[in-house]
Amino acid sequence: LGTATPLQHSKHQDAGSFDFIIAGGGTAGLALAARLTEDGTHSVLVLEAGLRPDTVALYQTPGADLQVPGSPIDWAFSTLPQPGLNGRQLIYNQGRCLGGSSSINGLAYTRGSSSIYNLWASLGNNGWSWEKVFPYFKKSTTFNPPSAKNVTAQDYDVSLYSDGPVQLAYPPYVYAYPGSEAFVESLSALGLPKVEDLNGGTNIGVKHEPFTMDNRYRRSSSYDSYYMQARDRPNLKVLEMSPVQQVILEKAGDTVVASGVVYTDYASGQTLNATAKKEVILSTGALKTPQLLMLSGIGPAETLEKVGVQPYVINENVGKNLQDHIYFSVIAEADPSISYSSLYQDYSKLQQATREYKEAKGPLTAPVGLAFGFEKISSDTLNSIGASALTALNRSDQAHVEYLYETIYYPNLPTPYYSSKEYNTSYVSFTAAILAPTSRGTVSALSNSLSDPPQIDPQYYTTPEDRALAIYSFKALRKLLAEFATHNFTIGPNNGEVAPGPNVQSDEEILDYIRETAAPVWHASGTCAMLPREKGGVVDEKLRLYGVQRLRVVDASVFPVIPDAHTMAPTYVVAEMAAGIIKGEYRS
Ligand SMILES: Cc1cc2nc3c(=O)[nH]c(=O)nc-3n(C[C@H](O)[C@H](O)[C@H](O)COP(=O)(O)OP(=O)(O)OC[C@H]3O[C@@H](n4cnc5c(N)ncnc54)[C@H](O)[C@@H]3O)c2cc1C
Repeated sequence: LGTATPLQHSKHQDAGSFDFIIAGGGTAGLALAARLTEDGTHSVLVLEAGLRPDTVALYQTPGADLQVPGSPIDWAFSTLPQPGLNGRQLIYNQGRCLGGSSSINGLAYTRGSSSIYNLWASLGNNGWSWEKVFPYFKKSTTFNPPSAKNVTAQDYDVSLYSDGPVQLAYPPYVYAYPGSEAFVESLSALGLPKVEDLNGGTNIGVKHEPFTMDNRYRRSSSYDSYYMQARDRPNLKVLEMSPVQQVILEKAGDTVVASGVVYTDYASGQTLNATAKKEVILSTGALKTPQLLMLSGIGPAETLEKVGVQPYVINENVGKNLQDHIYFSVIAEADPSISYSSLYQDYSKLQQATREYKEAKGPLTAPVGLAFGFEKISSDTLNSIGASALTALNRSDQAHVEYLYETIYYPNLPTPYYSSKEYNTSYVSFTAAILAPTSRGTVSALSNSLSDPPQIDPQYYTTPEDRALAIYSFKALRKLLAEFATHNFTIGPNNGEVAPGPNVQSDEEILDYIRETAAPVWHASGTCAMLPREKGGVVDEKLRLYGVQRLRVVDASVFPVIPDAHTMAPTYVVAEMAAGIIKGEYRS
């Protein structure tokens, strides 16, 4: 690289050199760092923009999972006004701390259908079929058996887990389980089977949710799991409050090479350079990674010109292909014995629950979402509801809708359908998420500063298929509520339904309710897709960036197609796969 042209920022003070520099100490970043440092041959620097998660002590408490978003360890982005949501802008939470979103999320652990990974492989990604990724799912997890089997649908198949860093468990909390059990029974009555385990590649059926928590019911994020096991290694350096501002690119003839990063050290107030002897790896998440690439000179020509960044590699695919799951609820008034509502209305109850939690007991051992069911809709039905594109898109062999049981009024947003809630009234929510969205959004840069948030435009419900699945699943939620009401836990007319209520009946009324109340499931992915470049790709099957040497992306950005599941486990699998690929390439 004798004739290299340094980027504009490369004159800052040098903070040292490392074999690998990982931007972002989140879910994937810390998992990858732990794997790359385990045999002692590579030195790794992790630069994380946020703080340690225990800055917000509640982050470890499963029952406080809705209190942590919005705290200082959340980026709390917002979307552009969404045409499919009657112009609403949504707050978009993302972890801003070590552990990233695994430190603030809902703890639900799901892998999805084998067919999704087989689809990834068939799209041009050799080595990513279910058969190939499954060992890495297994390697990353340990399942802690329930101490007492209080309820049904809390089984698991021991052969699907090993002794990996991420701890999985069911909560011991039985108080809310009569409602959760009734939900499981009600979904079974609607044709969804109770299954032993959803994590073996067949993602259809009903279960109590397994959560990423240890046997004391404390959150097991990538910080608590991978990082805690690796933190004393001399070859691992992890810096918090150190946002990466830019990847340093050098040009030698036609070749562009990543040689390090520019980052800000908030503690000292300095802007520093760090050098990567082997590679720079971006793990800043599906919303920040495309923005960081753009601000480094890699992205769509028009955006780079608009924000005034020197172009290094023009790739129109950066920031495209944004996919997400979105959900909405039918909400019912419920017997207080099965609801968490009173916990947040009566602070003496919350104090009592906090005391119990210190003994690993009580309601705070469980997140507010307790059980879920995954439905694969038949091709005939997909055709009849106007979602036939899903059969043509090779997405017929997967779960299309997820049903969730939440022990509160959820989502708790002011909307035209929000009726003010009376003190001492309790609620449960029946929630549906669309798992096979055909809408695609974008992420872009608004300015040439990473301090500005990315411009997020998910385009929810902008395709007929997404709207058809939404209306279908809303009607299923009402059937589910009617079945649930036979267990005598709901209060009042219409099976206890308080939102939207009986005035909403026609498809148009249902769609309007959904548009006014839907909230993201925060599964943003796909914005630097692992695909052939001509098919929309940003990275190849080894997660290497097209057009740049020594630069990879390892986070949820690379999913070519969003799995029919919550996205934390698939993100861990991307990190584990990346570690295997990278170690293989640099074996001495
Ligand atoms: C509120 C919420 C609830 C969720 N619930 C669930 C659930 O129950 N189950 C499930 O499976 N999934 C859930 N998810 C989704 C899942 O957590 C994410 O898909 C997954 O964790 C994404 O991992 P990642 O590594 O791609 O990004 P992240 O884990 O978000 O990591 C990105 C990291 O990069 C850091 N960063 C960003 N920019 C910079 C920069 N310039 N320099 C340095 N660092 C930077 C961030 O601070 C962050 O730590 C939820 C997500 C959220 C936000």
